[in-house]
Amino acid sequence: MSSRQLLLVIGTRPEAIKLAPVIHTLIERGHEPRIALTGQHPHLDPTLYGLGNVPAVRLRCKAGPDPRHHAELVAAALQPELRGPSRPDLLIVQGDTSSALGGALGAAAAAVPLAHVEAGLRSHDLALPWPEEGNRVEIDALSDLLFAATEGNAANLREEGLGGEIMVTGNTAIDALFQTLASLPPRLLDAGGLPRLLVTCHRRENWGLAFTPIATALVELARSPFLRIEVVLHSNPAMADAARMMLGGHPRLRLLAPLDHRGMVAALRSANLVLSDSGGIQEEAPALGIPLLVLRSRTERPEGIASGNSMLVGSDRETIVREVRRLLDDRAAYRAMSIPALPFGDGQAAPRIVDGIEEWMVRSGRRQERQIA
Ligand SMILES: CC(=O)N[C@@H]1[C@@H](OP(=O)(O)OP(=O)(O)OC[C@H]2O[C@@H](n3ccc(=O)[nH]c3=O)[C@H](O)[C@@H]2O)O[C@H](CO)[C@@H](O)[C@@H]1O
Repeated sequence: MSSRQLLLVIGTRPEAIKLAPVIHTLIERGHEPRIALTGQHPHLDPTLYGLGNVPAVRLRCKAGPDPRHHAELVAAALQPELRGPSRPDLLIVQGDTSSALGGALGAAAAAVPLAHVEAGLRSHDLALPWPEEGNRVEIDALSDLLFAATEGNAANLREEGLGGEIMVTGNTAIDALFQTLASLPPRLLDAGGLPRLLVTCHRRENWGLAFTPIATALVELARSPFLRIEVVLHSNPAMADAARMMLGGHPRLRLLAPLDHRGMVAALRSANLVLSDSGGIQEEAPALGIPLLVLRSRTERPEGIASGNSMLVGSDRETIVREVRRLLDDRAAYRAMSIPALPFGDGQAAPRIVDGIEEWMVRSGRRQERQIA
C-alpha cells in the first residue's frame, strides 16, 4: 500500500499545524507522503511542525492582493508534480486557504483524485469570511473524499448533495493541541496574578480601518489596572502594522510577535479570557476551557457556541467592552463558559482520516484492477 503516492498541500501555518498529525500517522503506518509548500506564508518552516524529513516540493507562489489569482498560480505550479512521473494517487488539501483551493483546482485539471480535510464548514455567507467560505464550497464540490470534523459539517455537505464520500473524523486541530500540550512543562499556578486577556485578530474583515473599533475597545479595557492584555500579532504585515500603530506604546497592552504553536498553546492555557477571530482558536479554546469571545458576526463553527464555550461579539466596540467586563465580573457567567468541552474532536481525527485514505486506496486499487481486466 505504501507504493501509492500521496501529496499534501501546505500553504500557511494553520495548514501545517492541522496536517502534521495526518502526515505523522501516514508515516507511522509505512506510507511515504510528500508535501507541496505553496509559498503562501513564505517563511513557513516545516521543521517547526516535525515535518523536516518529509520530502517537499516548493512551489514559490507568493500570495498577492487577489486570492483567486494566488489559487490559480498554485494550481498551475502543481501541474508538473501532478502530471509527471511522481503523479500522486491522491492529493490532500486542508481547510479554506487559497493554497487549498489552488490544490483542488490543480487536481481537477490533472484528473488526480482529491481529499479535503476539514470539509463542510459553512457560515452560509460568502462574504463572511471572504474568500474562505467560497473556497470551502468550491473545494468540497471537487473532492472525492470529504473528511468532515463534525456531524454538523457532514450535514452541510449532505445538504449540498455532493458526489464525494463523507466521513466524520473530528478536527485534527485537537490532535495537534493534545500533542503540543503533552510537550509543555506543567503549568505553574499564577496565584494572585492579574486576569489575562489574550487577543488575536487577522481576518480580512478586520483589516485596516475595520480594526479601529476593536483597538478602541482594547484601549478602553486597558484603563483598568486589574487586567493584563496581550495581543499576539499576525505574520501578515497589514494586520501587524495596524495593531502596532493603534496599540503600540500603551503601558498595559503588550504586543507579542507571532508565536510558534507551543508558545500559542502555552499562552492560551494561561489566559483567563480570549478575544479572537481565528478559526483554529475557536476549536482550541473550548478544549482548554478558556472562554472565548469571537470577533466575528458569524461563524462556521457553531459547535463552540452550542457547547457554551464561545460567544460572537463581532467587531463592535461597546459589545466587546461590555462582554469582557461582564465575564470578568460575573463569576457564574465565567464559570459556565470555562467547562472544557470537545465539540470539534477527541484528538483521534488523524488516525480516522488515515483509515479513510487507506480504505479508499484499497477500493480504488480494486477499481483499477477491474478496469485493466
Ligand atoms: C475562516 C477560517 O476560520 N479559516 C481557518 C484558517 O485559519 P485560522 O483562522 O485558524 O488561522 P490562524 O489563527 O492563523 O491559525 C490558527 C492556528 O495557529 C495557532 N497560532 C496562532 C497564532 C500564533 O501566533 N501562533 C500559532 O501557532 C493557533 O493556536 C491555531 O492552532 O485557515 C485554516 C487552514 O486552512 C482553516 O483550517 C481554518 O478554517
